[in-house]
Amino acid sequence: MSVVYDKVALIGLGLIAGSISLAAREAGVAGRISGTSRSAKTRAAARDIGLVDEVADNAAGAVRGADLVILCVPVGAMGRAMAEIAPHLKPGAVVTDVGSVKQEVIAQVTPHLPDHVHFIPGHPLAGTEHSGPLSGFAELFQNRWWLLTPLPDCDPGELSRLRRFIRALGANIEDMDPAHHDLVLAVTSHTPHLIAYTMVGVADHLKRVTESEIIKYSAAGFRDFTRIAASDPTMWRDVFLTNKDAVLDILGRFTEELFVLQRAIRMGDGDQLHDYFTRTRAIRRGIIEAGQDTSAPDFGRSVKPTPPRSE
Ligand SMILES: NC(=O)c1ccc[n+]([C@@H]2O[C@H](COP(=O)([O-])OP(=O)(O)OC[C@H]3O[C@@H](n4cnc5c(N)ncnc54)[C@H](O)[C@@H]3O)[C@@H](O)[C@H]2O)c1
Ligand SMILES: O=C(O)C(=O)C[C@]1(C(=O)O)C=C[C@@H](O)C=C1
Repeated sequence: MSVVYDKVALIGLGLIAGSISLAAREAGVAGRISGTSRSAKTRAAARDIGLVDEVADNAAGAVRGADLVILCVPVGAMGRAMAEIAPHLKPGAVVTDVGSVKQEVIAQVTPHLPDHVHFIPGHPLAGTEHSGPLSGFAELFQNRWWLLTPLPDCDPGELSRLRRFIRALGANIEDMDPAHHDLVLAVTSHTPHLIAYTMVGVADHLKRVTESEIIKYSAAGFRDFTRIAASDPTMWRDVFLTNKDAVLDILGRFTEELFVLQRAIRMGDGDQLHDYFTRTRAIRRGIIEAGQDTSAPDFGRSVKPTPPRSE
């Protein structure tokens, strides 16, 4: 593949930035990749493993002369990151982001955008419970969705160039309205994470009664919850604080369904439970038939040791 951007700058050097760098390098779509992170320890770790071509000590140094800048920090830090890089951006540069929530990122970033810069918000639907510069891997985006939520005044030429870059990382691209994105992700990602956090929290409370049995006898279902509940606390705090309305809406619907099932169990209504589980099984089968399941066998995780948190 030929170079799409001569210089790409990554702001934040964690799981997503690291995976973008490794995938872009493999695909040969970036002439040069620079990056920076606010913590010296993260920058040193990224330097040690050669995660990018150049680790800059600050955002200004990283974005100097960059044609594409990708904001890879937690959602709540996007506005500050944009304000920091704004005065140093090359005229005509494209800025995108990978934040898990879109309306709030757009609200935070756009006030700081210089007139001569294109902003195209985005979100790769790919990740793991790991974080930090040692957790990235080049295959992360293979056959995964990467949603773009272009703004009304988006330059079509810059949009198709960004698409070319993202496709080269292995992802499939779809455009979406930002509000719709936030609602869809509240159902498919944010609320499920909250449920996993809660379930593991319940087990944690119970362990005073059961001592270590919960860990010792943890069955596959609970282990899956613990993987999700091991996800980065800063990232997920920001997701819930910034996609509040959609998550509260879905959580309300979830609670109603839970009461329905609770009642069916109390009343011994086996038919209702059986019908319900039959419908949910069909959803899982639909996902597999659509070729969307990359979780089995433990895609990308079995080959990676659990990396330490960098900060
Ligand atoms: N992890 C996932 O599964 C996943 C998937 C898709 C999108 N995302 C989104 O990608 C972004 C990055 O996530 P990640 O998983 O790579 O996280 P990460 O924790 O691995 O990396 C985050 C990086 O941002 C830096 N950082 C943290 N707090 C900061 C702050 N307040 N100001 C400036 N820099 C800060 C860290 O030093 C680190 O370099 C987030 O917006 C997240 O919502 C994550
Ligand atoms: O596989 C995981 O560990 C993830 O949680 C990844 C996941 C998801 O919910 O699917 C998490 C957050 C994102 O914004 C995108 C992807």
